[in-house]
Amino acid sequence: MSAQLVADLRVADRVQAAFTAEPGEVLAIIGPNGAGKSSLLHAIAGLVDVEGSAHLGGTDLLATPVRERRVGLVFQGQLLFPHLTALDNVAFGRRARGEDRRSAESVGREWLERFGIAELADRRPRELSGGQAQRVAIARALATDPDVLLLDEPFTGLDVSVQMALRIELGQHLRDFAGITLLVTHDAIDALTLADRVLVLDHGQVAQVGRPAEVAAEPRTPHVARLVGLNLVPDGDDLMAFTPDAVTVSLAEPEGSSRLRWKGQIATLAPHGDAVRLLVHASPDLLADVTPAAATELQLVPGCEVWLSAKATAVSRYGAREAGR
Ligand SMILES: Nc1ncnc2c1ncn2[C@@H]1O[C@H](COP(=O)(O)OP(=O)(O)OP(=O)(O)O)[C@@H](O)[C@H]1O
Repeated sequence: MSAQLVADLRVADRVQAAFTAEPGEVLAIIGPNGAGKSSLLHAIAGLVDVEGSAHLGGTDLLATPVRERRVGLVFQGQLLFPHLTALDNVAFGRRARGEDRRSAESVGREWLERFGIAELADRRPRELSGGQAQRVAIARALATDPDVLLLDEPFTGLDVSVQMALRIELGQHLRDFAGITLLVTHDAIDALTLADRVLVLDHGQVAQVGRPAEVAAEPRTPHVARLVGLNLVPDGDDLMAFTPDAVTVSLAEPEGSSRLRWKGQIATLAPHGDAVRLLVHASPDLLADVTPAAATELQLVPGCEVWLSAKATAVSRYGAREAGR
């Protein structure tokens, strides 16, 4: 059975979020650290006390005993059962539901094959690489044929190249998955490539919901703006958006009358294509791209006080109170 999820959840004073998700849909949940993303998934899985409501079609999810919820979990740093082989791990959920061994193992083998790791069936988790273990963990969740698949930072801790390969594979599996996927991620690439819609959580509340391209084009929170590489500055009822390469960095206060200038302290410097990208703690935090030559000449290092300015012509404005809130 696949059905729409209609949820209005309250987790202590950490989360108060109402949202819906459609069968077959991947809903990415993004937001800063501590926004309540994991708490939201834990609430659906029944791992924390929750008030409110969550219905999957005609089923009252919160009234369903946790063991009977058709929910698949892949959590950050989640361990496989160490004493079970990869195959037994993947077959575990079906066995726990009372399915006979042969049938559960046959489904388990199919899932290992789909993830290209059939030859690892007899290995124990300690004999698997991080990427292989994560494939087993995702296969284990999908093998139970869940109505809702909960993925919390499924690529965290893996090498970048492994992340990339796994992201592509997961995308293929999610396309065929008839249930709902809720994907918590810190990575804009995940949200942009895997999700049908993005839900932005901020201080436990839903700040924005939309298709990835809409959210990227008109982010409503500075966190999301930075995630997609934009600067976002509130200006009355408007939001001003501009790209990091439209920002000029100087050590002295820029001359002229432009209001578009901010003083701040460099938090980080990182290579970004041909440029060096600075994250500057200002009000609000801003991104600026400079050439490596300029970074050297200005002796830019973390902690350095700088002035940032942007040309008015490089700034686009949109209303903060439009739909999408
Ligand atoms: N079991 C708990 N009891 C009390 N407070 C908690 C519990 N779990 C998390 N918190 C707090 O609730 C807030 C939300 O945490 P949560 O882990 O849901 O956020 P998150 O958005 O997933 O963060 P991150 O991206 O850092 O994983 C945080 O301030 C956290 O410290």
